[in-house]
Amino acid sequence: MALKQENGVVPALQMSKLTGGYSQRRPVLHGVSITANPGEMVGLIGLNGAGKSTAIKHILGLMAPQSGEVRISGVTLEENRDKYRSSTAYVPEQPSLFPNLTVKEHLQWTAMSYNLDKNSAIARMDELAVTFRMTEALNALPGTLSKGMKQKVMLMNALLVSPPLLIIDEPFLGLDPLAIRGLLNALEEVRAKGSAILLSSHILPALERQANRLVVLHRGNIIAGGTPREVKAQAGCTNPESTLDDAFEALVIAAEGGNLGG
Ligand SMILES: Nc1ncnc2c1ncn2[C@@H]1O[C@H](COP(=O)(O)OP(=O)(O)OP(=O)(O)O)[C@@H](O)[C@H]1O
Repeated sequence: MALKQENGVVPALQMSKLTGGYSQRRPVLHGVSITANPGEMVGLIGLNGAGKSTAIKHILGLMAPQSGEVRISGVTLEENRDKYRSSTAYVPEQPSLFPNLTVKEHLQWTAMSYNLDKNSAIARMDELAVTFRMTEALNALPGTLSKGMKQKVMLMNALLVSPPLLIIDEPFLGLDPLAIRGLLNALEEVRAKGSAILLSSHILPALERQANRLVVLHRGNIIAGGTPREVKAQAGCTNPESTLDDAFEALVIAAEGGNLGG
């Protein structure tokens, strides 16, 4: 069964009232709902320990909810495991690559695993190599790459697939300024082609510029959500000069009852 919204669009991601975590007695997430529609970038923000990675683990089907559910492209993992899994690509914060495969072989492996058309995959690989200035590194093994270059390989693999839902955990750390710009352009491109992107990051100015909607998590609860402008309004930041950083701080202070003691 595919869940449809009123306008007939099936959300790429629909997490509904999800409660879950690492122990039954003390759930990390409390009734969290997150929707990402095709062509939409949703920014997931929150302090360290707010529950962002835990939410992502639930979306990836690595953890089972205590209540609520996650649908990807309209199906739960139980309903259609293949569709659920093939509709998602995930880029973790820490790159994990096969030590004996070159950059190009990683991309070829991904293209094969996702059954991508060979010719368009080759063209896309070349484009991505240019975007991330990795053309000269295509034949390199991961052991010879810098941290940022490894991260680029992970991103290139996910962007090669451009599935309905792209989940990216803190992509900006370790990338040089040109790579950040290249990544944002590449994300904009896949978004425009209809993929939904869930991007978890502490780099709020990038999300403020790029995300269509934001979800602010605090202690496993959603304390604000909507467009960057709406989130600022919810935080009471009415000054046009206010940034998302200002709004985030105000929201967290309010959620902590005015005290950010730690
Ligand atoms: N494997 C685990 N077992 C038990 N508790 C965990 C585990 N991983 C995380 N937690 C707890 O779950 C809560 C949420 O952690 P989570 O990693 O989801 O936060 P986060 O928002 O991703 O933080 P960060 O910004 O630091 O990555 C924290 O209280 C954390 O201690």
